Amino acid sequence: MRHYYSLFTIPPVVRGEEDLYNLYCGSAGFLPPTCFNWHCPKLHLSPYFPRFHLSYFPSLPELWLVLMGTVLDAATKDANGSLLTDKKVTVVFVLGGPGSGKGTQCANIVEHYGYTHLSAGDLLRAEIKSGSENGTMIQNMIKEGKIVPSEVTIKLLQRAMNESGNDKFLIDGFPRNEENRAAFELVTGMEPTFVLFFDCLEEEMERRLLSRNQGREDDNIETIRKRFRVYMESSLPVIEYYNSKGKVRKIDAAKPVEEVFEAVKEVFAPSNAEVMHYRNFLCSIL
Ligand SMILES: Nc1ncnc2c1ncn2[C@@H]1O[C@H](COP(=O)(O)OP(=O)(O)O)[C@@H](O)[C@H]1O
Ligand SMILES: Nc1ccn([C@H]2C[C@H](O)[C@@H](COP(=O)(O)OP(=O)(O)O)O2)c(=O)n1
Repeated sequence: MRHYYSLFTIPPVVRGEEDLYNLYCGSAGFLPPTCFNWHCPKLHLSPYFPRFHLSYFPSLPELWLVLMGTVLDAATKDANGSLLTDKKVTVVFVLGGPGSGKGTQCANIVEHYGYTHLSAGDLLRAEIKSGSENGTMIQNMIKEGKIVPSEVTIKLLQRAMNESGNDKFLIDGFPRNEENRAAFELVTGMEPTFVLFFDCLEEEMERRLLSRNQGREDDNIETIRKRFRVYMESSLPVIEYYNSKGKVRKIDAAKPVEEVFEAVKEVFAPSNAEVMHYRNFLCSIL
């Protein structure tokens, strides 16, 4: 007797007791994708990296089952159909040190390329302002330059993505550590199309942060130094991880804003010369 099992990831957003979850599975390889739906009322599982094992498929002995989507939160299926899992979603992670210009360039990208900009830091600051139960914890962590637990940030990102109605996202300042990265992929089942990396020297970033003047509690020299340390120790390894997968598009962010944006444009809409280069390359190998 053969035993098959699949691993399912359940998103941490469990909205109320009456939720129904549709588990979308499919067959892989030689068989066309097939959809099997299980409706599982009231799953009471840990919101942190929950896993749900389906361990035996007696009626499907020849299928190697893989997860095609993740579990869908039926409560988010709103009238205007903004459910992300129904669409092909493009995610670009925007990474770089504090003050490297991520937010500044994201504003330009939004204007030119129709992305929705989601800044993890902005979402966390809005959560503090909203008076949520996590507010004090988030505020203390930001003041110390520390990284807020992934489940908090991911929940905010997921909510913002669902509410946006868009299917193209610039996720700015996330993932900031390995835990952020792994948790996002596990929970959402999404991987970035590419990672935009703003590379800038610490002295320049420090100068910019000290004159940012947005009234941010963490833009003081003591917290800035802590943020730089966290960036070096925790965020750079994430960039290295994506670099090893060929996904990093590195931009020299020490230049003036306009020049940096010229380089960004080359990533989002490669110039004709570059397109021709790739076309010629493809022709030569075909
Ligand atoms: N290329 C640049 N040259 C000089 N100043 C910049 C540049 N890009 C951004 N800034 C300024 O530096 C500060 C930090 O930029 P910001 O976009 O908020 O960085 P991040 O989102 O990476 O923390 C802001 O005051 C911004 O106006
Ligand atoms: N993924 C994230 C992003 C930001 N944070 C917290 C910790 C960061 O120091 C602050 C500020 O982040 P933000 O991206 O707004 O700003 P900087 O890039 O540091 O200038 O938010 C987090 O805990 N987890």
